[in-house]
Amino acid sequence: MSAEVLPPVLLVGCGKMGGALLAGWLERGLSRAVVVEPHKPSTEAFAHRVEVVPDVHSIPSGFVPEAVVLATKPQQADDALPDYRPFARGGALFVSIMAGKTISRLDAMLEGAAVVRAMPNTPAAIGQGFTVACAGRRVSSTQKDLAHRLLVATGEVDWVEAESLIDPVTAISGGGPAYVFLLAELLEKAGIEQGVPPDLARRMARATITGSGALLGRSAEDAAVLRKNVTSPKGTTEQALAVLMAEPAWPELVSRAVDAATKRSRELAK
Ligand SMILES: NC(=O)C1=CN([C@@H]2O[C@H](COP(=O)(O)OP(=O)(O)OC[C@H]3O[C@@H](n4cnc5c(N)ncnc54)[C@H](OP(=O)(O)O)[C@@H]3O)[C@@H](O)[C@H]2O)C=CC1
Ligand SMILES: O=C(O)[C@@H]1CCC=N1
Repeated sequence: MSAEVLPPVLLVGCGKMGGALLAGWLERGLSRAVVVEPHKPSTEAFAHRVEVVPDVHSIPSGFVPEAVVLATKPQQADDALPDYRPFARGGALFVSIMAGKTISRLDAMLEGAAVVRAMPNTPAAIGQGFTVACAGRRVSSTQKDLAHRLLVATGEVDWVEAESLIDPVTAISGGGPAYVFLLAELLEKAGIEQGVPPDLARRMARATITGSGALLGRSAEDAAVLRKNVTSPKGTTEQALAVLMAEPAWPELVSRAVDAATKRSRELAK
């Protein structure tokens, strides 16, 4: 645990991503957290470590969070957010991780609030997240520092000035873990199709992804060089990559996939 204990936080929505952030914060050391989450099973992993309430009206009256983290689904925001206006009036910083929801929209829903829009990813749960954040015009430098401390407790953080960049960020680092996990699923399935025993296929696929990720993380080489290091001339990988890199395979499909997710992030703003 770090020497720095994080300040009181109100987490609104403790599903997959809110839960991942909370796990990261608890690992780091959190002074007090109140979690608003109507779906009780989502918070069972945190029982006895944080105070969980089912709705905004059940938040303990003396609780004064320095930051309110909005982690409901974007489609739930319109109904949920007006109830949080008193916290905005009280000067709390709002950190939204909701895909698509713009700072101006959140500011309007909260009738004036200091809003940081951030896009984390689920490796935050083990302190290996990657977050890109953008601060709204009402955010003071002290509040930006607070947002940074909360987000950096779960991994790396980058700040951007242009909020429009959060849409492609959502498509790449926000959703990226899903693409990697899909690859793990597909490698496991392909192994089984080739007659590899299921347990071995599963371990092989997982270890290949985690080992490659760790190598990429530690290496100064470009990903392309690490790929070429695996690809022996006239060997086996060359055959597989010829399939994966043929048009319209990975090079086109990954760009199309990221484009589709970026467009959806922009649509969610509405
Ligand atoms: N999953 C990810 O990898 C990432 C998600 N995000 C963003 O994080 C947000 C949450 O996503 P995710 O965790 O996947 O979604 P989940 O559905 O897993 O989590 C949202 C949680 O909020 C609860 N909830 C619904 N209404 C309220 C309310 N009024 N007050 C408090 N809690 C409420 C939901 O309960 P119920 O299920 O009963 O509705 C649910 O448990 C989204 O906006 C998403 O865009 C950002 C980055 C990555
Ligand atoms: O799928 C989603 O909309 C969210 C945002 C990024 C990852 N999950």
